[in-house]
Amino acid sequence: MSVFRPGLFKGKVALVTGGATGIGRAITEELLALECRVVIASRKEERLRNAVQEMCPDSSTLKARVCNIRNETQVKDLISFTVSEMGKLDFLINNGGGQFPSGVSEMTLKGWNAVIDTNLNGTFLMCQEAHRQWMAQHGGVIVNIIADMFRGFPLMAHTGAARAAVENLTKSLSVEWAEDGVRINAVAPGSNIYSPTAASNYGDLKIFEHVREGIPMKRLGTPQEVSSNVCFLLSPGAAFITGATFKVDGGASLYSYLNWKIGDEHDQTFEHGYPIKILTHFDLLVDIKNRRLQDPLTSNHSSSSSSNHSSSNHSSSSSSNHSSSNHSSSNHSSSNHSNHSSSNHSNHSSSNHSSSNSNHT
Ligand SMILES: CCCCCCCCC/C=C/C(=O)SCCNC(=O)CCNC(=O)[C@H](O)C(C)(C)COP(=O)(O)OP(=O)(O)OC[C@H]1O[C@@H](n2cnc3c(N)ncnc32)[C@H](O)[C@@H]1OP(=O)(O)O
Ligand SMILES: NC(=O)C1=CN([C@@H]2O[C@H](COP(=O)(O)OP(=O)(O)OC[C@H]3O[C@@H](n4cnc5c(N)ncnc54)[C@H](OP(=O)(O)O)[C@@H]3O)[C@@H](O)[C@H]2O)C=CC1
Repeated sequence: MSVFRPGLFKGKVALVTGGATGIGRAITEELLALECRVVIASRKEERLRNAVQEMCPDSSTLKARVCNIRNETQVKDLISFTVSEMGKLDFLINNGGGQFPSGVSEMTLKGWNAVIDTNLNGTFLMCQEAHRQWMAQHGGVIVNIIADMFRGFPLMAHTGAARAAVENLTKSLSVEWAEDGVRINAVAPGSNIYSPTAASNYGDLKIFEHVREGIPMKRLGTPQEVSSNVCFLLSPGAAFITGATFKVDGGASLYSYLNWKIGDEHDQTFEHGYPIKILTHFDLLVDIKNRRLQDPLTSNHSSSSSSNHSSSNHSSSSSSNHSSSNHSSSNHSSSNHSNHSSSNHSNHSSSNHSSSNSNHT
């Protein structure tokens, strides 16, 4: 399904990172509907294989390749695979990426590096290699998916820094590669584009229920609403647009609170004069002492997106007198960090996201 005319991208070849899930999948489906041939790439082979079967089992139209965009060798392989198997590379959509919620104080350097490496270095490698192997000679269009980090991104500072850098990289490349016939733009989804896979990355935190209030349109966005913007930028309708960033956020970047609340005294729990818990504007509880985020909407208050990599931090903070802090920390299996396995993804879809699901329409 697409609002664009049938056959718009006939004869074109696109490469979509993260094309098996969420926003990347919606982009892939719309490109296929417009008769583009597509290569999707990401880390998880089974995810890719299933997506191909579901979207288009015809391997001359849709192919998949395992690639971690953080790995230079795999990126080189992905671009050469696309050019040799599909014969060309007209469109590159750098959509694959992500992060975990954490305050900077609680973040390890390894975690910071993982997010910078994925979102900034991965995008750099993909752009560079697409240009070297194809677009320098033949032109092309690149779209970088970033995020709503325009006023900073508290609790997601690593991704905020990386996406701001990608926006700036987009501007630089729009000038450096203009004479090669390359256009490059960025699309910034609001923190409000619901898909089951996006939601499952946050474990028990019902992120997509919390953000709704900050959206002027009072509903969540859909991956398809990001995709149509991407297809516009790939199309001749955007022939004179390069180096630009388009927000797809229902106006949230103009209206919503940042998710960090500088609390009044009653919002915080202090120990020896130092805040150990802070309520965010989403009413998520940042438990600084125990390096965890808690969600009062979750009946089992054991959700701990930012801390589960460190089991030593999992003791409950019995010293706290905050009403929401009276939790046990027994069940950490549903954490974001452990969510990297696909089994956990399905756990979350079934247990926690039924209400998110109903909310997004
Ligand atoms: C609330 C406000 C909302 C604010 C509002 C937010 C609204 C949400 C809007 C949606 C935005 C989206 O992007 S939705 C789409 C999100 N999708 C994704 O995030 C999918 C891709 N993400 C990932 O794969 C991971 O998050 C990412 C960290 C980038 C890569 O993981 P990897 O396991 O490959 O990384 P590695 O190199 O092994 O390093 C892992 C290290 O990262 C750190 N780390 C990883 N997960 C961690 C975690 N949950 N908590 C702490 N630290 C963690 C640890 O230091 C790990 O080291 P060890 O301890 O030694 O293991
Ligand atoms: N949903 C939202 O509200 C927002 C999303 N975004 C961004 O939009 C993009 C798509 O997210 P969305 O569809 O919502 O969520 P998903 O979690 O469904 O998509 C993330 C995709 O990125 C792939 N990916 C992650 N890391 C890598 C890597 N190192 N190499 C290759 N592929 C990778 C994943 O596949 P695999 O696990 O197989 O590698 C997955 O397909 C992401 O960059 C996300 O951060 C930005 C702002 C808001």
